Amino acid sequence: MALLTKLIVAVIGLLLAFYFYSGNDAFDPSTLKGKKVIVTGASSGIGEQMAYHLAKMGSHILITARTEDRLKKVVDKCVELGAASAHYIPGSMDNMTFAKQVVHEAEGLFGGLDMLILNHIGFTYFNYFDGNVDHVRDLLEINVLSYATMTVAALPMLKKSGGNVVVVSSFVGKVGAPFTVPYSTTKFALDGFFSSLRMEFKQQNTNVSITLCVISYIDTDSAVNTVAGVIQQPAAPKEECAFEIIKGGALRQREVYYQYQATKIPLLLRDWAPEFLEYIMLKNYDVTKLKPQQ
Ligand SMILES: NC(=O)C1=CN([C@@H]2O[C@H](COP(=O)(O)OP(=O)(O)OC[C@H]3O[C@@H](n4cnc5c(N)ncnc54)[C@H](OP(=O)(O)O)[C@@H]3O)[C@@H](O)[C@H]2O)C=CC1
Ligand SMILES: C[C@H](CCC(=O)O)[C@H]1CC[C@H]2[C@@H]3C(=O)C[C@@H]4C[C@H](O)CC[C@]4(C)[C@H]3CC[C@]12C
Repeated sequence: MALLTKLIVAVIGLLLAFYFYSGNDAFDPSTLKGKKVIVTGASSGIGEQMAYHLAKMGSHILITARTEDRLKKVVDKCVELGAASAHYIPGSMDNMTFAKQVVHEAEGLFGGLDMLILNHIGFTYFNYFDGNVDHVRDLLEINVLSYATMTVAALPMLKKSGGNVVVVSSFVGKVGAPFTVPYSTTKFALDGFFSSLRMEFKQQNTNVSITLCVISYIDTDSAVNTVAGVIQQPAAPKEECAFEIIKGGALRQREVYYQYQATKIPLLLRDWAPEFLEYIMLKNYDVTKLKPQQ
């Protein structure tokens, strides 16, 4: 009998945990109509797809990346898809003056900001760590410090609108993985910065949500070209991933896990059975397919 009671309590506990952690799925895309949104790293990949979703939802969009001709094409398509307005500003996020300039551009164009989607990443290699700490420092500038700089610059506008900061991280921002030493370092740093800031916002009743997105392997050209052959798992679709990121931000979720089974489930092992998790992950790699470092 005692065992049965324990079992029932455990099942109820699991059901409650599932209910509270599975997130609120009642997302109405029309809530983004007329909203003012910045998307960084939107000339390709997941960022480009986020711009298209937001355009279909009728948002005002400002996108940025380095490659002007690609940005122009994305903006043209956003207008076709129904964006309330679409603009771009080209530049590199290794320059913090440029990072601030993007936010000020949004202020000039829109007179405010509802959502800041931080998505860009600098180029890195996918191979054994080569010992170059300067590259780690450079990548921290692009992947982390520009995120912090833009958030600080955007906070006055986001406080006024009760808006959202959406941070695109990775599974390897929660768990270490081979061939991603500099990249993984930067994604872990995002968790430290934004998860701590989120708690300070709660203490101070700051009505700005922070959503950290923990993403698995996605079928963007850059990721597939980099890891194809080495990683023995299929890539998830970038269109769906982009939608889930926007949805999580709009619903003010603290974290988004996409794909759920490739991120949240393995993460349950991280603190309780780390060596087992490492064993499963390492079985996923074919090191004979590693490309020489560029
Ligand atoms: N694809 C995947 O498997 C996964 C991706 N993610 C995350 O998703 C996000 C998007 O990744 P994904 O779409 O694959 O990447 P892409 O390589 O397709 O896009 C990266 C974007 O960043 C821009 N960018 C590159 N360097 C700079 C720079 N110095 N300054 C400003 N912008 C720059 C690129 O444009 P340009 O070159 O024109 O500047 C591009 O728009 C990233 O945060 C990544 O960490 C997380 C987990 C898995
Ligand atoms: C293989 C990893 C998942 C491990 C597992 O066992 O599930 C992938 C999870 C996230 C991927 C990386 C990522 O975050 C994006 C990077 C983008 C770069 O431009 C190139 C590739 C990535 C390093 C990519 C590689 C596969 C993952 C590590």
